[in-house]
Amino acid sequence: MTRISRVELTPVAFADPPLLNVVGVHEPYALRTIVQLHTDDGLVGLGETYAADDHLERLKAVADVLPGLDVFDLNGLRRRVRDVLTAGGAQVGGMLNLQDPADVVLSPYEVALLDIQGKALGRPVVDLLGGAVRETVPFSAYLFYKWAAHPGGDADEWGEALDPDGIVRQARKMIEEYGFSAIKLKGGVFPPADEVEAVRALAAAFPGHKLRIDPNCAWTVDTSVKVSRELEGVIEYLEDPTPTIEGMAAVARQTDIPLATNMCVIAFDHLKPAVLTDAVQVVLSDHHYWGGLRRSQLLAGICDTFGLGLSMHSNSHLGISLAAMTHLAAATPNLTYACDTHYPWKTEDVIKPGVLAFEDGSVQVPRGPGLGVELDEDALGTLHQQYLDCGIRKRDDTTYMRTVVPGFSPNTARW
Ligand SMILES: O=C([O-])[C@@H](O)[C@@H](O)[C@H](O)[C@@H](O)C(=O)[O-]
Ligand SMILES: [Mg+2]
Repeated sequence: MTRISRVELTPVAFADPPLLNVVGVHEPYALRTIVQLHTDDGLVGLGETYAADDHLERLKAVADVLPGLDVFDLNGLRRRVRDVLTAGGAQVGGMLNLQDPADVVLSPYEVALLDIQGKALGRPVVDLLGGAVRETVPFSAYLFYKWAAHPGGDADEWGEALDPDGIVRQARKMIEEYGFSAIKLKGGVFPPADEVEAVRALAAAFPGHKLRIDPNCAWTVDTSVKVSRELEGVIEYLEDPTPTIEGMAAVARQTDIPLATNMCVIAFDHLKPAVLTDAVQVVLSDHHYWGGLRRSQLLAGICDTFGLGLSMHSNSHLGISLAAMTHLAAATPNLTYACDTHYPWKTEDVIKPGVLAFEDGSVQVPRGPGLGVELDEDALGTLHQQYLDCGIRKRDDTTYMRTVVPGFSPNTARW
């Protein structure tokens, strides 16, 4: 029986452009923790998760109780995680996301165990999740308002995007390079009328593309209803226009556009109130905080039962997570929206190149054993040193914004 012998947790920092959002601006580096589970017969499983200090401490606490675990005992993993942690609220994703820390800690270890299982069996993770219902997984172009450079830094390849023309220019570059056929605009940065103008400019420039906008709860209920009526027939869903399940339900009662969320339904106990009030019509899954790949499929089954659409959320991530997201989306029949990904925004990674490529906006499901990606030990060491040197120990878009715009406060429910 193959058992865990050793756990390695490596926090890393990777370069991140000055992407604007409702709570501020991305710092020069985004953080992730790379998980390596070693077995007594020489296999290594990979996982990827957040790297905020409190989360890292929880990961370490669980790492101490994993040696000896049978790599096929996923229920045993969940028991060990819950024995070590208590459920509760925690900020893990940069926005104020109150997720269950146990599910957030469970996820990278579950992904790593599935990677080992696949390597032991000679099968890709998608086969362990029920088999592929699609061989390629579509992703969406994730557009951001952004500065040309971080303060004092060199301009990046994307340049400035602070108006509709800049957003269309960014979209054109990203779609030419990746072939995306769906587009998501990250809003909550400028007054709604400006962001509606940007969405209309995207619709005019890319008439065949599916569009969505996500202001991360920057709007009131009334503004959300007004914008939804203006964008009727233009966008495929409106993501998190306003805070709370109650707020979204109030908007849903007054609009025909599907409402989507990754902010008010982010744990299993949020589903019942959301369904009872018809507050959302699309849930964005995210295995990083729904407890891993299999619990994400549990979420998919619940969404299917209650007629909720299913999409996929992204935070800034690296290739191990892209592989896991691709295997999950390939094996989940009702995950029919193009998935979010921040992947085009990064210039560094910890996996060897050549497996995860975007073609026509989609990623081919890796067919190698397990996740199908290989760790680049040198890159891991370089990005770990970058973590040590950069001094960032949790994501804080707001404080960083205040170094440029003193007195800045988040735009939540501002307009
Ligand atoms: O809410 C979302 O969909 C975002 O993906 C959010 O979780 C990110 O943290 C945010 O958009 C960002 O990357 O700036
Ligand atoms: Mg969102």
